[in-house]
Amino acid sequence: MSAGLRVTDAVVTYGAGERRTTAVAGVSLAVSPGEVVALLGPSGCGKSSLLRAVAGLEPLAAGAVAWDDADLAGVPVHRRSFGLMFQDGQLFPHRDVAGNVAYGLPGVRRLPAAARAARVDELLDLVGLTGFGRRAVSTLSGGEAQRVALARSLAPSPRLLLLDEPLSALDRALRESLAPLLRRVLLAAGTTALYVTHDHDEAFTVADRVAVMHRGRLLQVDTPAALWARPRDADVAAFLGYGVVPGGAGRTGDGPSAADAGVVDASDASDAGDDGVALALRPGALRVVPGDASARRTGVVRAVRFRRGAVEAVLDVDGWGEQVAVVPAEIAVHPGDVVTLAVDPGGVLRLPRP
Ligand SMILES: Nc1ncnc2c1ncn2[C@@H]1O[C@H](COP(=O)(O)OP(=O)(O)OP(=O)(O)O)[C@@H](O)[C@H]1O
Repeated sequence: MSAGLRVTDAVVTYGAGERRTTAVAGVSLAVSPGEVVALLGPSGCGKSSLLRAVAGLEPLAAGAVAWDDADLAGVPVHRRSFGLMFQDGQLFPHRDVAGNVAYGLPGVRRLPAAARAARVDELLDLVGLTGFGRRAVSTLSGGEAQRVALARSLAPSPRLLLLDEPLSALDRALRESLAPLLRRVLLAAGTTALYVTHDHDEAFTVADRVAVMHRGRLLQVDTPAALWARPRDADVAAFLGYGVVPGGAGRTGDGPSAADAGVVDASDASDAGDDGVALALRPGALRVVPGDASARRTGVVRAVRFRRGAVEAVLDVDGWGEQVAVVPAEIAVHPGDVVTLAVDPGGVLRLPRP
């Protein structure tokens, strides 16, 4: 049984002396055979640097990358049997679709034409492009081109596939339809994969586990469900899209408490004010409600926006800072309005502040 990928205390730096930047600051991560792990983090957090170090494209300043417990130090890129797929699939324009996919096949020149064609067809079926073999790549849509790139990178059956933002050049609708397809394809091919993205939805759709990266370090590695249910701390929660209430949210005389808003019971509220504890509001947990603004938690509307068919208000909530609330269709809100708020108690977590 293969042990898969094991990254131990990896450090990647660029430059030297005063110009030295540490892009990866000591990361340890394991990817089991057949597992898809997403590296999720904001731009510049070091995701690509880590991926490139695993590929062998970037040297490690410290730490190790191993496959099946064999250290890969000194093993060049082309001898790692890893596949790579980038944002721009970089198809060969002078080859047709089948020619591009066949390029990835091992020993392609020695393969009988029929066997080669059968394998190419199989790979095109896998990515949902049956019958596309003779198409010129210049006639493909962006999404089709990336699916061809995926088929090409799967052709040699790499023991690990490294994907660096493979969907980020595509529009949102395409990303949303291709992410589940990518997952199905990776699962069907039994591919072990490390998948770099800055898009939460994509990471949660594609991966078995998500590694949240920030400033060169991994903050939390967990299944999508566990990550959502229990972010490790307020930083991870904020990155996932929770509305984090600044410190002191429940302290007496230190701004409004959680209980004020009917969020949680009094015991929860007192904890929320303890040192080192923050409140995290799950998206959708805060709602604008009709009612007497003098009696309940209120917020001043700063902006109104539409997101996926729902109206949201960006609010300045006294003592809670900027928060986002869902606005029901029957309530009209405008910038400057003072609105009454209710919070779904099930959507509130108390988390340590890092
Ligand atoms: N070749 C390089 N030379 C110097 N600094 C670099 C180099 N490549 C990356 N960096 C720096 O290392 C840090 C991490 O970059 P990296 O590309 O790994 O982040 P990322 O999370 O993949 O970001 P993005 O999503 O924007 O690609 C950044 O501060 C970046 O400026």
